[in-house]
Amino acid sequence: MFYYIIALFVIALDQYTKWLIVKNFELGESVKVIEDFLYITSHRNRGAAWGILQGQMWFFYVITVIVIIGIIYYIQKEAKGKLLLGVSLGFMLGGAIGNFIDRVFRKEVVDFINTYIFGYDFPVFNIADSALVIGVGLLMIQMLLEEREAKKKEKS
Ligand SMILES: CCC[C@@H]1OC(=O)[C@@H](C)C[C@H](C)CCCCC(=O)CCC[C@@H](CC)/C=C/C=C(\COC)CC[C@@H](O)[C@@H](O)C[C@H](O)CNC1=O
Repeated sequence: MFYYIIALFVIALDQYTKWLIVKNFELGESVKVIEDFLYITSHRNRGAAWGILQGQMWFFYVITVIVIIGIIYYIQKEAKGKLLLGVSLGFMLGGAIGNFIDRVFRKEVVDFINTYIFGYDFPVFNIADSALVIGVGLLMIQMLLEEREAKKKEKS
């Protein structure tokens, strides 16, 4: 149950920040936060990461529903007592639903976090994307830890 609260928090923060951007920024308007590193730029994306598959909304609906069902199944079956796994799934669930809401109601995703990483203008993203990437990262750490545990057991 706790993991769904993480997802709800991610969704609330994601939708609130997107609402603020839509309300206060013209499309394309950019505000400097940290010179040459971080800007808030109002951006829309009809595709997925790096703008791939522009406009393929049905594909995104199908993929996202599969991702959401898979995560809920995993939370119910596997996350019992595994805090790191549950937290990673909660983040991913919140991120997937956050972008799904945009795709259903806006037919595009609102992005606003514009960073220049080592001078490379990284694609503008949002809280939902961040939650997804953090969730994927935590999941990988969880898998590595489990694998190491298994190896230790084999040795002992
Ligand atoms: C983060 C997944 C993207 C997110 O997937 C989702 O919604 C999921 C739930 C549904 C997708 C249809 C299915 C996954 C597609 C996989 C994918 O795309 C490869 C991902 C690689 C990833 C390594 C993990 C890099 C990261 C990139 C970015 C995020 O950096 C923080 C740049 C984001 C900007 O291009 C921004 O315009 C994107 C826009 O907000 C729409 N977002 C999505 O489609």
